[in-house]
Amino acid sequence: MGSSHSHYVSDPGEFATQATDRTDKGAQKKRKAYDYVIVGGGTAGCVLASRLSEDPSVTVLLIEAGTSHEKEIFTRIPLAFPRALRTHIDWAFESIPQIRASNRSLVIPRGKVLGGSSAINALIYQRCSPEDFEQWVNLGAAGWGYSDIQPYFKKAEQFIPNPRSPGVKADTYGADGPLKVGVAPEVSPIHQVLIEACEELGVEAVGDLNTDKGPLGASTFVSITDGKGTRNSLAVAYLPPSVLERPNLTVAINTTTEKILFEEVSGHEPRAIGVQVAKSADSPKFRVRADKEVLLCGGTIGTPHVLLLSGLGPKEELVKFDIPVIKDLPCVGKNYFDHIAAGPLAIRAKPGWTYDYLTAPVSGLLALGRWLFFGSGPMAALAAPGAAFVRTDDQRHVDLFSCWLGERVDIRDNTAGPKSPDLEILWFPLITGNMITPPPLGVHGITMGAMALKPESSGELTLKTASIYDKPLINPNVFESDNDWQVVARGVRFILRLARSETMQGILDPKPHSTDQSDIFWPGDAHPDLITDDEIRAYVRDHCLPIFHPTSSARISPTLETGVVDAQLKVHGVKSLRIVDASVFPTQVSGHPAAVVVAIAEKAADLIKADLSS
Ligand SMILES: Cc1cc2nc3c(=O)[nH]c(=O)nc-3n(C[C@H](O)[C@H](O)[C@H](O)COP(=O)(O)OP(=O)(O)OC[C@H]3O[C@@H](n4cnc5c(N)ncnc54)[C@H](O)[C@@H]3O)c2cc1C
Repeated sequence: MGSSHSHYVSDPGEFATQATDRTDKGAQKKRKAYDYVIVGGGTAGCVLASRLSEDPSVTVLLIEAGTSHEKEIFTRIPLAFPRALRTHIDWAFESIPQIRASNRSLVIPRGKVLGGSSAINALIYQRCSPEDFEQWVNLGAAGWGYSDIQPYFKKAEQFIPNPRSPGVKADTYGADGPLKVGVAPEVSPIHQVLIEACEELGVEAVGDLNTDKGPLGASTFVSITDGKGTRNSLAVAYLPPSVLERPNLTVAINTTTEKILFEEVSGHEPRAIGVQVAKSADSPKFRVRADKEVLLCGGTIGTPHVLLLSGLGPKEELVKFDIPVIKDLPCVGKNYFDHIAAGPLAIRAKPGWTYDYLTAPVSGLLALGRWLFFGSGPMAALAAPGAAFVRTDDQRHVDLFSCWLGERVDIRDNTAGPKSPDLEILWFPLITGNMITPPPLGVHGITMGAMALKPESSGELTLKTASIYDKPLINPNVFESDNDWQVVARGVRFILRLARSETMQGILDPKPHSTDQSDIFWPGDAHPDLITDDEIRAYVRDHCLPIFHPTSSARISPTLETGVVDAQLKVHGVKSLRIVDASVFPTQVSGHPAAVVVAIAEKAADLIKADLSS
């Protein structure tokens, strides 16, 4: 599996020049140099490094703060992804206390490893809704419509068929790309029954969520697994030994980019000319030149953090931290959107239907052995094998969502169009707890999530200090808009009805009605027609969590008053600097975003290559 560590460099002296006090042209010229310097070896960064180094006449340096993925076992086992959270390969960010979430700080994991968040995520591969991209164009992102981006999904993909999922058709997908995608070889037995329960409630079962028709309906997820039960992170897919061996590509790990360096000539726009890196806060600083472009791929949190510390951001904030202003860019760190979920809803199940038995050490070890030797068994399954995507204004589902014990409130439609959902009902075939703290032993159940896909609430990222080594302040501003709460509350009632559907009888085992809010099966044990809005609200306040999909903190928009990059992903008012990652989404998408990040990076590589040849 993979290549040896010798493919990576981790001593900055090998690819950069130790910093001196001199900043003149002579000093700059003496620096080690590459044509393209890519900051962040995550989902997008791996794609760019691989595609740009296809041209042997250019040199590429990829700089990743985290380690290599190769020895990180939890980046490989699909079901075990939560084990990677809160380890050395997770930045483990937290929000500032959220007033509408009982003043809790909410966890925000992000991959700190080659492959980035694609190495620690839940492996769901979703192209989201074609209408999402039309909405992007309407917001001013010319050239990012569905017909522009769809070929790049296909370019990235290498479809792995699974005969047990005939609804997922090979011709929907690309065949020759680096990224292996397909339905995971193992799917938990309760998953198919949940789809049938959705059908009983009137939600159509669909063969595949990734077709041009859009994602409405209930289905099995396509995943980023390789057909042998292993995660195909973007580092595995795009940086195999054959790519790492290219003489024009250098991949640096365990190295933090502290800031971007600029050349300022009066009367001209500042030009990015390289970056400053270090191993840690106390170790020597090194500088490396970028002769063509600096490409920032630090993700929705890392990217605005580096921009602000480099002097690109709202002037008043930079001045507060004594950071010299290179360009006043008011939208850096703003428009931070994440999907928000009600909180994990545990529904009691009869033993034998779920994966909870794996928490017993012997069963867990046996399953691990099966995965190691055969690539099969529960460890090869996705933790979240499927979901239902619905619209809360769908008149066919009105009775499912509500009981109107309280005042009836209509939901504003923020979807990208009539074929796009605003609510996802997601299921896990075991008790997950909050994914960070393990659940109690000996309980059997499934965990369900109700996620608002097009939240109105947006937040911001600001500096805590002027050092890259201090985490920024992240305020997702959850439930600032009550509309978002209305969406997840409907999702909670939907879940309670699903748990009591005829199809689930004999499998799930909720009580007829309970008000015991101290039980881990609250509110799963509550009856959908008896639980009050106030009770749901209290539960959501205490348990809601953003679902690890932040976007848009450096978004594409035609002007610097409304966004950070133009439609070519070039930073407004600055030369030789592009951003390529989830931070450029003009707005949130109505599904899981990793596939979209990959397609953006594929298209960005073509934009950069086209600029070079013009
Ligand atoms: C736990 C979890 C579960 C998820 N589940 C799913 C899912 O199932 N499906 C899905 O579609 N999406 C999922 N997501 C979201 C998805 O993985 C991300 O949206 C996507 O991977 C983001 O890609 P990116 O390139 O923007 O950022 P990342 O992949 O996070 O890459 C950013 C990289 O930049 C590096 N970096 C940052 N700052 C610096 C610096 N100063 N110097 C050097 N390097 C730096 C980071 O270490 C990282 O490697 C999940 C995310 C998480 C965390």
